[in-house]
Amino acid sequence: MTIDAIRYRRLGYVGLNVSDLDASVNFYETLVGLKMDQRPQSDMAFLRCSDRHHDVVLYKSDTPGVKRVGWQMESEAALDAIEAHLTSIGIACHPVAASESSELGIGRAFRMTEPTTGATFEFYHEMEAAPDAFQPTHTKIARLGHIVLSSADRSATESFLMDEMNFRVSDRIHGMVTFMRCFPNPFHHSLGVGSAGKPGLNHVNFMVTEMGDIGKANNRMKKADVPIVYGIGKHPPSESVFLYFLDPDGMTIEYSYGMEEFPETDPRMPREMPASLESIDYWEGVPDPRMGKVGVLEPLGERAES
Ligand SMILES: CC(C)C(=O)/C=C/C(C(=O)O)=C(/O)C(=O)O
Ligand SMILES: [Fe+2]
Repeated sequence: MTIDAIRYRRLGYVGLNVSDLDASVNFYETLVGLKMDQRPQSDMAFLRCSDRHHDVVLYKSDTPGVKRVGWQMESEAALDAIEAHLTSIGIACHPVAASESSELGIGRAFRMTEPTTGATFEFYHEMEAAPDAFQPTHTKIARLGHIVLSSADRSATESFLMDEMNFRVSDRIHGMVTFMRCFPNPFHHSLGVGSAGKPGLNHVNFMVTEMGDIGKANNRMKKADVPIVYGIGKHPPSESVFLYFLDPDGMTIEYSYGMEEFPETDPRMPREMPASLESIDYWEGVPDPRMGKVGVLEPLGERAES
């Protein structure tokens, strides 16, 4: 079997571990603009910026970071294809128990450990619809955009994602970061892989609909004493206008406006951009050292439920 049958719909959702669930729910609702429909247990909350069941799940934990990254596959056949391929190369695929997949509003799903970072990835095809349409508040969030993970061996992570998961490289900033799309999703990146001394979270991104969403957020975050750690700026790789700020645990969140989209066939070649500030921000801003520093990747336990 070739990996061509491994096809994605989108970055499905991000599960984040947070130390103070009430504070984080408040932050993600009132300052980021997500909607919480359900808090089915005292230690978890579902939030969304779409008409789907959730885009973010917050879990109470002593260790802030990424519990898991959910990938929505294009079809059941694509879900079968990635499970079969990963199994064939010796990666353990743990089915998600029916009780948990039902709570998550997804059908059949499995989890695995991405071997080069230790990140937990989940794969599913369907997610239930939310009870009603997402109504944006102060910010017209278009979608959960991407997650950037830090890797201690970026080229190994890139190779695993390309060769075993059928991701494609859109661009690289030399020695720093690789931007990858979950093929054939058109967006420049759904996943970024940054070089770092150890694996971790760099940031979670939400794409917004208007430039004004970025400008308004800049003032809203300042007024609420939320640390802004980069921006407003404009990224050369994807051409997006950005603002990065910290959540209550110090995890980095990005809003961005605009992003290059790739066709499924005959896409342009990836670029290798120089390792310099000009590759990061057309407007020559310098990131705050706190950017991308907080967020542990939770290992998958013996059972898929963990
Ligand atoms: C700050 C990093 C190194 C950078 O250049 C980011 C670029 C982009 C982009 O082009 O959109 C990101 O969103 C990202 O790294 O996540
Ligand atoms: Fe980003």
